[in-house]
Amino acid sequence: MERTELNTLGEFGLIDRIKSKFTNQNAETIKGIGDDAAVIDVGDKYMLVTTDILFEGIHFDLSYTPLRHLGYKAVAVNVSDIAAMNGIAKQITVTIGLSNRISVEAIDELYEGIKFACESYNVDLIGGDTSASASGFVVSITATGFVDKDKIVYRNGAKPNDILCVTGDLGAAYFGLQVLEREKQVYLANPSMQPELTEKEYLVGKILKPEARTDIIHELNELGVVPSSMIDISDGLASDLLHICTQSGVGAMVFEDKLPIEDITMLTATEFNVSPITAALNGGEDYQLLFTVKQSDFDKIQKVSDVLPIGYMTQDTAVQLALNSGGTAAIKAQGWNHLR
Ligand SMILES: Nc1ncnc2c1ncn2[C@@H]1O[C@H](COP(=O)(O)OP(=O)(O)O)[C@@H](O)[C@H]1O
Ligand SMILES: Cc1ncc(C[n+]2csc(CCOP(=O)(O)OP(=O)(O)O)c2C)c(N)n1
Ligand SMILES: [Mg+2]
Repeated sequence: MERTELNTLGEFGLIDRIKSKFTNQNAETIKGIGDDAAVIDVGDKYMLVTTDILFEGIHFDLSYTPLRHLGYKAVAVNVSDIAAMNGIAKQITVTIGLSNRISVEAIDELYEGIKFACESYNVDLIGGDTSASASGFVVSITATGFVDKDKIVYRNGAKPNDILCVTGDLGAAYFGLQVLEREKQVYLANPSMQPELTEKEYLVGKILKPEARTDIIHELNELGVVPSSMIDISDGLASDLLHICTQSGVGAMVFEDKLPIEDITMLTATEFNVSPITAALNGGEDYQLLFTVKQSDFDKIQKVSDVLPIGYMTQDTAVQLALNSGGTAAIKAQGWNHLR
């Protein structure tokens, strides 16, 4: 029998392959595979369902990830996927795979973080599953949420001339991870060395304690603005913008000088000898919302301080970065890819 290596398809190629083998059989299934959450018709509203799994060694390293933060983050990334559909998360289930290295106190700490997130995002923990894991610690969360039917936002609704917006700075989480990895190596080489992280607090905070931007969903709703398309940035602006563009059949022009990058991110980029633009485009785990609005909504969104216009959508399907030096460069999905 033929054998195809996973890396020839990649994560998204594999998902497309799985998707192509299924057709939905229920009229209530409005949207299945292919967006930040599935959409189910439950009467007067749409119910949203999303799931994310976090693996030790792939998504987190227990030597520098407090379990309290891991619990909070596992909830936040799911709430973020519900927000990316313009919805509000209401319930979660939590599944854990435990290795024998994990103590009861450690699980308590994980659930303290989960509880803190439940309180801050106003969601209920309604169930889950518990198992042993042969390959390290695993936490997987499924979230449900709701949205008014006329307010649902997909990845595929962007139109030429729509304005492209992001809800906060990019690239910080990437350097937070680099800093933690560097300190880990320093510690391994000399365990008496204590990590020096005070200057990098902002960056480390972004990787360990990301927030879902539910605040923006509420603000847009109050302003009566429904984005034409939306996604949350987990894999990096480039990769996630390309999802909007391919699904919407449009291109985009992003301005390099509009990319929101904090000073500390710039400084740390120099330290690590990595281009801050590359980190902003491909670093991933920013968990900001990336969305498009009609030009007629521009005045309204300018009132929201955290909504930053970074470009516009184009009829031509090229996805480009307008460079400060003049000219343009193609934006490619070089972001985080597990199966590369
Ligand atoms: N193994 C799988 N089987 C079926 N659907 C999947 C699988 N993995 C991912 N998906 C679906 O593919 C889409 C994209 O997934 P993903 O890139 O993980 O989204 P996100 O980055 O928003 O978490 C989603 O609709 C998700 O539910
Ligand atoms: C130990 C460790 N290695 C690598 C990373 C970086 N990293 C892990 S997941 C991820 C991106 C998003 O992951 P994915 O599972 O694709 O999330 P999804 O798109 O499904 O929401 C990144 C940049 C990390 N946070 N920790
Ligand atoms: Mg998403």
